[in-house]
Amino acid sequence: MKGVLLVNLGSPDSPTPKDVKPYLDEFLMDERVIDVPKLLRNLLVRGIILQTRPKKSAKAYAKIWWDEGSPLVVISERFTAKLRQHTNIPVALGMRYGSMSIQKALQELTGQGVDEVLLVPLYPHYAMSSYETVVVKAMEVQKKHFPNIELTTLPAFYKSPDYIRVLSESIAEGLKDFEYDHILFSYHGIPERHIRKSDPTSYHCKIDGSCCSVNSVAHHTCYRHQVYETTELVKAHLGLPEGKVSTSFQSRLAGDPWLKPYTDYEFERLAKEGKKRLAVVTAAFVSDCLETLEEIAMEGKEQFEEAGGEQYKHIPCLNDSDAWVQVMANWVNEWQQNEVLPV
Ligand SMILES: C=CC1=C(C)c2cc3[nH]c(cc4nc(cc5[nH]c(cc1n2)c(C)c5CCC(=O)O)C(CCC(=O)O)=C4C)c(C)c3C=C
Ligand SMILES: [Fe+2]
Ligand SMILES: [Fe+2]
Repeated sequence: MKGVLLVNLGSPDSPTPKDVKPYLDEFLMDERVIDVPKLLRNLLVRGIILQTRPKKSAKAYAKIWWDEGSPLVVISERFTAKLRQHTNIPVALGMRYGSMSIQKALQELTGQGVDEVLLVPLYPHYAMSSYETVVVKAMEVQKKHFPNIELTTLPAFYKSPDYIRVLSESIAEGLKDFEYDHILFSYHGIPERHIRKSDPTSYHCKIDGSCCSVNSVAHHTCYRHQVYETTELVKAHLGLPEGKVSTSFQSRLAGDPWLKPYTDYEFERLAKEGKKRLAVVTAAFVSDCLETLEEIAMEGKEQFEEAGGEQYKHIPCLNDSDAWVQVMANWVNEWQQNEVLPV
């Protein structure tokens, strides 16, 4: 019997340093997130980052936490519940990090007789630190604990016409009462090194501004190409004016160079250029989370206004909107009935 495994990133159990620390430990000790040799990773994460970051992150989480829990988890649960109503096969939700593990979710599915699983990493774009780590972890868990199930993975859906349509419609809805001077598409950043590491040709991705628009097999795994493509497709779908739309990258950690331009610098630049009314789209995420609700909706607003901006609007992610659930349900039903992955 077929079933669906949705996987998102995961959150700590509560917004306290006690719960944030083990969550960050699991997250940052992932070799696809901090990709340095294990000994160095141990030193960097446990010896340096985890000494101060849990307290700082817990404070940020406390600002956005809901009565029911972490927004990312609650929204993912609502999405899962709605998807169940639109499909006639079992659907389970797991998280890459934290207590809602992939193993528990697969247990839930196999307990209902499932032996053919569609794995859906809840990320539109491919990055080794998001999509790839979910796939690798799910395969490890499958091999070790569920050797009799078959896993099929939904590809990154960053340019799927269905996805672009619902994303565009939700952006149009968000812009309805907002006269903007500029729309910034702010995506989660990654270290530039990860782009080169994920390039199967080993020479295509030069991060020089042009490689991402020259057709290449490297684009299957190039996060930078994929996010720019999402921006361009939404721009075309909505007929957004040239010159009023740009792309940037948020949430970097100190250390190596990350993808540029950096979102916080862009807030300042745009305000100084006289863009008074700014809308921000966070399309690297399908559900709102710490990085959208705190970093963009709260901190970003302050940064933009401090630099001279006047009106600021964060456009919510797709979350559990009916239109987005329907798109996912169509993909699932296509796979269930016709063995076709429409993405
Ligand atoms: C879009 C997908 C994501 C990519 C790619 C990604 C890369 C990446 N992230 C970190 C470090 C942190 N990210 C944190 C939070 C966080 N990251 C994503 C998504 C991607 N990360 C989400 C959805 C969230 C929010 C989770 C939530 O509970 O709401 C955090 C934790 C918070 C903090 O302390 O800032 C860290 C740390 C790295 C290093 C990285 C690529 C190398
Ligand atoms: Fe992140
Ligand atoms: Fe590229």
